[in-house]
Amino acid sequence: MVKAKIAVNGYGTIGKRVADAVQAQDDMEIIGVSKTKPNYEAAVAHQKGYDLFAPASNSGAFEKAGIPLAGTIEEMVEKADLVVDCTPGGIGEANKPMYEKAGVKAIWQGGEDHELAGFSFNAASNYEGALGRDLVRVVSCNTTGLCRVIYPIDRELGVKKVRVTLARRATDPNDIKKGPINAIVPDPIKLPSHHGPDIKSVLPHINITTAALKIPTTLMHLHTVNMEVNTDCTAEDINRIFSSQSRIRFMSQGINSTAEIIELARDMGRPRNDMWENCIWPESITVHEREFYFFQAIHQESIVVPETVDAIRAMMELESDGAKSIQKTNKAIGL
Ligand SMILES: NC(=O)C1=CN([C@@H]2O[C@H](COP(=O)(O)OP(=O)(O)OC[C@H]3O[C@@H](n4cnc5c(N)ncnc54)[C@H](OP(=O)(O)O)[C@@H]3O)[C@@H](O)[C@H]2O)C=CC1
Ligand SMILES: O=C(OP(=O)(O)O)[C@H](O)COP(=O)(O)O
Repeated sequence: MVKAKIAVNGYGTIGKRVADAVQAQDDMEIIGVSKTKPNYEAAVAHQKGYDLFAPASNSGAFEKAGIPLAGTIEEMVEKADLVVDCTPGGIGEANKPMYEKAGVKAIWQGGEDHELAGFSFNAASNYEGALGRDLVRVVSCNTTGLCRVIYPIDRELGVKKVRVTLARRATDPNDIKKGPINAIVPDPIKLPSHHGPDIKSVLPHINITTAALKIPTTLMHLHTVNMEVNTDCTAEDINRIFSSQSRIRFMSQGINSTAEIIELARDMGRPRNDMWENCIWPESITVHEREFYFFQAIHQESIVVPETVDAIRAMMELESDGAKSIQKTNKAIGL
């Protein structure tokens, strides 16, 4: 089988995970990854066997650091069928003309606006809509986690209203530049947070608003989700619907915090402690009339990674059935 040629522009928190997940599939392969700085991440990418590309103006720095380059970012893009842009939020927009000039398909992550790609993706919610598309945005980690729970509930019970409060991890574990250290920060103060409108970019008919707070932790986000539905239901019904979703995992056996979830991922031998699934506490599912609540934790560094693989498969038309793609992606990465 000829594999789809995938480039990762921006080998950071998301990019390095996307590269490994793509490489684990049998219908796509990584032809290159990019960095701007010749630091430890660039050295490890080279050690792993990835061809490394950088802006032409930075090639001297890589040479000085003894990290070999395979070429410039433009040259990497020319070799690819599809580029996954994992540059920091707001940077990826400037790369669109480069992708258009090279005639390659492109995926952006949730730090970019919906309008840049014109299609926002979540595998369970709208896989088929991405079939054959040239430009797609995979929605952000929190938005992905919310789509994964709202879509199946809407399909089975009809969602009337969703209200969510998100406690957002302040920054990623490797990031030493950002805070907060001793504060809780409304993020943003002006409501709603971007997540509600972003859900509507995937599921336009859902009545949803969201509020988010940044808290001094790096491990995971935590959501308090409140949904009103159109159909009578019990906690067992909600439990059954969530159980049918392969990217939802129930937390039990003494797991009462995000710290223990990450320890579970370590104990399971997951790469980089990644927890690709929404982590829901079934005990928290509480129904009153047609309204219910629950808690879920979201591992921000990894949740969008299987979704990105599915987006590639849809855009390259390697699989027309979303459920089959989800199954294939999960199996290859060990989910
Ligand atoms: N981190 C998270 O929790 C999540 C992030 N996202 C989204 O994913 C995207 C990427 O975020 P994240 O992985 O955290 O970002 P990181 O800062 O961890 O990584 C960004 C990468 O892009 C590279 N880079 C920076 N500038 C350029 C450039 N001009 N051209 C090419 N490469 C560049 C950096 O390389 P170098 O260091 O060499 O400069 C780095 O490897 C954003 O849209 C973000 O919103 C989505 C879900 C979760
Ligand atoms: O996609 C994310 O969060 P989001 O879903 O709240 O936008 C990631 O955790 C990145 O968030 P950041 O913009 O705080 O680095």
